[in-house]
Amino acid sequence: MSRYNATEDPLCYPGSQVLINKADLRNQDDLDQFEQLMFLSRSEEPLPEGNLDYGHYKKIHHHFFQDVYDWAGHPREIRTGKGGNWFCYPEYIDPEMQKLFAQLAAEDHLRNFPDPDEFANRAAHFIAEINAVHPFREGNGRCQLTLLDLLLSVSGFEMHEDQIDPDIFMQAMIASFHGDNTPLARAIRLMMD
Ligand SMILES: Nc1ncnc2c1ncn2[C@@H]1O[C@H](COP(=O)(O)OP(=O)(O)OP(=O)(O)O)[C@@H](O)[C@H]1O
Repeated sequence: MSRYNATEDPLCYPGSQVLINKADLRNQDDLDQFEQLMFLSRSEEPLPEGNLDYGHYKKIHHHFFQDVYDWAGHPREIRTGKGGNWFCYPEYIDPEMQKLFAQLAAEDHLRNFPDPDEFANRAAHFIAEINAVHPFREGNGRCQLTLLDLLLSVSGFEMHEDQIDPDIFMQAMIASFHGDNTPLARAIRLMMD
């Protein structure tokens, strides 16, 4: 939930960077707490069914954030970035996500990579690319980890999120944005042990 750089944003309360939300919370800390609480409570429920395609990914986002934002499950419409790294222009989000999920399907959702090291390398590629597109205004990290968990489980691996330090993971994500997927692959591999 680190803050976004965003161009002027109609999704925020006027004059603030707080996203308009269903609880009408105008304070960022209150919203962060509410959002995480709702996310955790929806995480207790089964995930929406789907074919691990882009539609499924949007349904997962909707599932987690439906209690907080009207736009849950919908791609963002403004340009956003984090730490000076600007994500995909909104007009290219849908085609880029369709392309990535088509590639993922062509690789049988990584079932083609029974070797854990190879799986981790390939998963890092997809997670890095999805992060660079960053389809949602908020909630991307949590959806990325959920997708990773689903990909691991269809290939018969387990995800041990506690094996990874959040700061190391964040640094790995940032490195991946700059084209180096090695730390991310290493982090994913660690989660598989
Ligand atoms: N400077 C950066 N460059 C590239 N990616 C970044 C940067 N900072 C954070 N990220 C990635 O963006 C994602 C977080 O996006 P977002 O804030 O939309 O998700 P979230 O689920 O709301 O937050 P979090 O993942 O922190 O719980 C994470 O995968 C994170 O690693």
